[in-house]
Amino acid sequence: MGTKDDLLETLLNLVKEDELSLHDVKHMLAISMPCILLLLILIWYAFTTAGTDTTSSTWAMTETLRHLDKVIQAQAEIDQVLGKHHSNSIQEYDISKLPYIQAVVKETLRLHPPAPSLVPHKTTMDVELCGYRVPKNAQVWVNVWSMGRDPSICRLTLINLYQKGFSRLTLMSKVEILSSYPFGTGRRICPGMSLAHRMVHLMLAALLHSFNWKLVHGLNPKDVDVEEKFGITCIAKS
Ligand code: HEM
Repeated sequence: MGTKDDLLETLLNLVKEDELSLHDVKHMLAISMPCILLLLILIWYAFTTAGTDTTSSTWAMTETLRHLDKVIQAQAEIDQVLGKHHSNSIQEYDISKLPYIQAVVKETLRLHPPAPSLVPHKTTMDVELCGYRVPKNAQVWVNVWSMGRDPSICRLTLINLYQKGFSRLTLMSKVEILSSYPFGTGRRICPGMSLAHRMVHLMLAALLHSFNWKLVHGLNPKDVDVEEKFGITCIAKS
């Protein structure tokens, strides 16, 4: 074994020791390099996308601060689970006991999906969608931002189901489906969804539990700026 234990040196030493041929080494590198590259791209993507969790928690705080009674309600729920002591920190298993915080996160992702048009997809065949013909190879953007604000998609769907006598369980599962739209759907759905969910809940609950929140300089809650700057990701304008 050489002084440096890097991959190439180790392989060349194995060649010297007749454990491997140069042909074997070339073959192994040809296979492993694209895999390593793919892994690095995935890690880079995961880290840059993970930043959207911060965005979601920021939006959640901004939206709750516009309704201070909601901050009090959310804090009361957390106090009930963790106790009033600020040194008790929130754990993953506490999330299921915090339905109000879960609702705040769902509303935040509905109003401010971090990827407002998801990522572009391409059709693999001609399809008919709501009376429109979408040709094969067309680039498709899904506007989840407007889907989240369109009552005919969200609220009305639930009201219709409720009026038709659908069970509470069906309604709840519909809410779950609607609230997962910001993560895409189908086989390219965000693989970081459950991690992101946990991170946003934990961050939001920790912020609410650890600090008392109020608006400075007598700012009216209605004047809190929620204007968004659109792009591939959706961030606050100011
Ligand atoms: C609130 C946080 C997040 C949101 C809203 C979000 C949203 C999305 C969306 C919309 C897509 C594209 C889905 C599609 O093709 O239709 C996506 C893809 C992806 N996300 Fe996330 N994401 C979040 C957090 C994360 C985290 C924390 C990770 C990793 C740790 C992650 C990893 C990925 C990866 C690897 C893909 C590509 C999947 C593929 O193309 O097959 N995401 N995400």
